[in-house]
Amino acid sequence: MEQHIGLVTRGINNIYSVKEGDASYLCRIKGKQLLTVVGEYNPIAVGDRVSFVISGTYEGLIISRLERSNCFQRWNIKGQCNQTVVANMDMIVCVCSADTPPFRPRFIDRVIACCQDVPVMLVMNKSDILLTEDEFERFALFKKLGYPIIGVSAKTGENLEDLCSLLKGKTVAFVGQSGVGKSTLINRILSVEQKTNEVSAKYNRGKHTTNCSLMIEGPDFTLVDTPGVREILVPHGNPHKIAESFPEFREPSKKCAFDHCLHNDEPDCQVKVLVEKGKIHPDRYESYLRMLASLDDRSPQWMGKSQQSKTRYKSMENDEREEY
Ligand SMILES: Nc1nc2c(ncn2[C@@H]2O[C@H](COP(=O)(O)OP(=O)(O)OP(=O)(O)O)[C@@H](O)[C@H]2O)c(=O)[nH]1
Ligand SMILES: [Zn+2]
Repeated sequence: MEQHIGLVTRGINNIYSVKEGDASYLCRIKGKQLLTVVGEYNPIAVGDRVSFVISGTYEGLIISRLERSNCFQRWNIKGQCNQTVVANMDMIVCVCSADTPPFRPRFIDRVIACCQDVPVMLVMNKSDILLTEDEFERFALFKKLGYPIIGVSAKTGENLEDLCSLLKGKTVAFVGQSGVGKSTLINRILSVEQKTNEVSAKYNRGKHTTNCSLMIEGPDFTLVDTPGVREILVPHGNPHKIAESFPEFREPSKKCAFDHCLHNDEPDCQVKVLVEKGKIHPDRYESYLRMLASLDDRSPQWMGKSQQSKTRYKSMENDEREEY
């Protein structure tokens, strides 16, 4: 059978929309091969390129996933494994807001740590609502650390043209806490109100809540709206990757006494020295330590299933959803 190559634009309950040229196919995964990708919640994510065969009118079977250039991955508590939210993006846009939901800089730190080989930009939506002075200082710190930041308002339209020029020519995923305004922003900058409403009516359980990632192509850029979450946990993996997502640790860590210092309990740690001197923001350091600790909290592999689920629900504080 002839194999086609397509782009995954939506995935829900193991049914994927795969686009090839102007045609879109609803695809399932062929057999069990891909379903057993070890240690992953979902073998395929929005943004993946896949090979597939056509099995019916605009229907197909996915044979394999092509190699990814990058991805955005988080820890899925329910599944106790890593979940890929999107793959092969030019940039991840972390959307946040000053209020409703409140500004949570540690959430942004975690989003950055979830990005695997993909650059991040921070968008403060609802700029019609003001941050407190302390919040502003913590947000502005991201700029000093090298992340592009921009304040916009989907409501008043402030700075939306500037945002669009930063997105030009790119395929970008919007991630962030539930309610920060990702969908409102996307609707406004792509003028796709109708399209997303259609999707909402069909797939949403709650009101105005995105619960599956969806890729929307615009004339100047392509955006992926992702489900908002209340919590985000860093993926399981090498803890040094977390340290690498803190650019202010890079230089001092070269002078730590231990080659593989995790800047936690180790003696003669230069990162800790800079925290004590006030040169590294104490809240960023605290945020880092919590991410490290969250890796330790996870159920060890040897734990029995029933024991695992008890631990899982005890520590479950986020609104996990089944979709990707
Ligand atoms: N004041 C103000 N409110 C906004 C702005 N943008 C969006 N909102 C409001 O914020 C609420 C949440 O917006 P959504 O676009 O649904 O948020 P979301 O991030 O997509 O939420 P999830 O789908 O749960 O992830 C809505 O009531 C919007 O009207 C803004 O710039 N200013
Ligand atoms: Zn150290």
